[in-house]
Amino acid sequence: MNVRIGFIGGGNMAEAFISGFVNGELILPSKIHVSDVNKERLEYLKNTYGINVHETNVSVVLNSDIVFLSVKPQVMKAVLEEIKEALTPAQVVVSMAAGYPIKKIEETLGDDKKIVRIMPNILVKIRKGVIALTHNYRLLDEELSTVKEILSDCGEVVEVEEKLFDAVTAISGSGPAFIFLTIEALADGGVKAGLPREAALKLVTATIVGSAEMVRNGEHPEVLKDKVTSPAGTTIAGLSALEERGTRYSFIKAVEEAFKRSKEISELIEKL
Ligand SMILES: NC(=O)C1=CN([C@@H]2O[C@H](COP(=O)(O)OP(=O)(O)OC[C@H]3O[C@@H](n4cnc5c(N)ncnc54)[C@H](OP(=O)(O)O)[C@@H]3O)[C@@H](O)[C@H]2O)C=CC1
Ligand SMILES: O=C(O)[C@@H]1CCC=N1
Repeated sequence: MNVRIGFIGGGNMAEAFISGFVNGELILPSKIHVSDVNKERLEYLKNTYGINVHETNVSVVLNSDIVFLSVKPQVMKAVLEEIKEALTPAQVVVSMAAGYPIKKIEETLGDDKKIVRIMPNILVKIRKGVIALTHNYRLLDEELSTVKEILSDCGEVVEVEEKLFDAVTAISGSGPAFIFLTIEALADGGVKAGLPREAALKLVTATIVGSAEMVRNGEHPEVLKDKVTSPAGTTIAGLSALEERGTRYSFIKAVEEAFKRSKEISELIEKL
């Protein structure tokens, strides 16, 4: 695809997308541009992925058709100020900053700019991400299709109203961290029961992937759980321990707290 992609901020999420694109089917490394304040980081990205690196954010804007903003929310305002003169209304800006609303981006860049807001997750690195998307009314249908097609190379794209972004952030944005913690904890249990760490991790990971696949195929998790749980067996012993310790509520609370924090960040940004 003959589209140049830029990333402003070359941290964890930018790298995840770059890896997804470089291993994907649409974008050549020579079409990817990235800037970061850290020169060592740029060297690393250039050497690892064979992409173009730039020491200024403006230089990325001048070399891109679609500009991803992949800096932390608290850095966004300064970055938007820095690039606004270089941006043209023909370019598409894609922001992934948690809690940063489109109207705040328009406030700095002007409402003639084409703006897409996404909430991706780190799984884009292996092209299995979930990417929630919304946009302002400046995008033409074909531009929106192009953005969606490109993002689809890194995972599943779901169009979501902007008011639901805090909830999406709590579930699929932060979600991988909740699952990584769960994998680690279950593997610890395996090690405690005598398994070598590597074997425990392998067993847990395969179990989680397969379980997710069964639910994805349309079976209800509760029904599946009951099929595993024999009367007076091992599973009910483990499930009772989880219920006794409030594990189910802990997960609900984790999502609720992540949701609240995302709203707090949005409110702080509204006041800027
Ligand atoms: N990590 C995740 O799983 C997800 C993150 N997001 C969002 O993605 C965005 C990026 O997050 P993440 O990649 O984790 O953050 P990182 O801190 O890993 O990446 C941000 C990068 O931008 C660099 N940077 C800081 N200031 C500037 C600047 N003025 N110009 C250019 N680059 C700069 C940082 O350098 P330095 O570290 O030296 O400051 C860092 O390398 C955030 O807005 C976050 O909300 C959304 C979904 C998931
Ligand atoms: O922790 C965060 O704030 C970001 C947003 C979603 C995942 N990481």
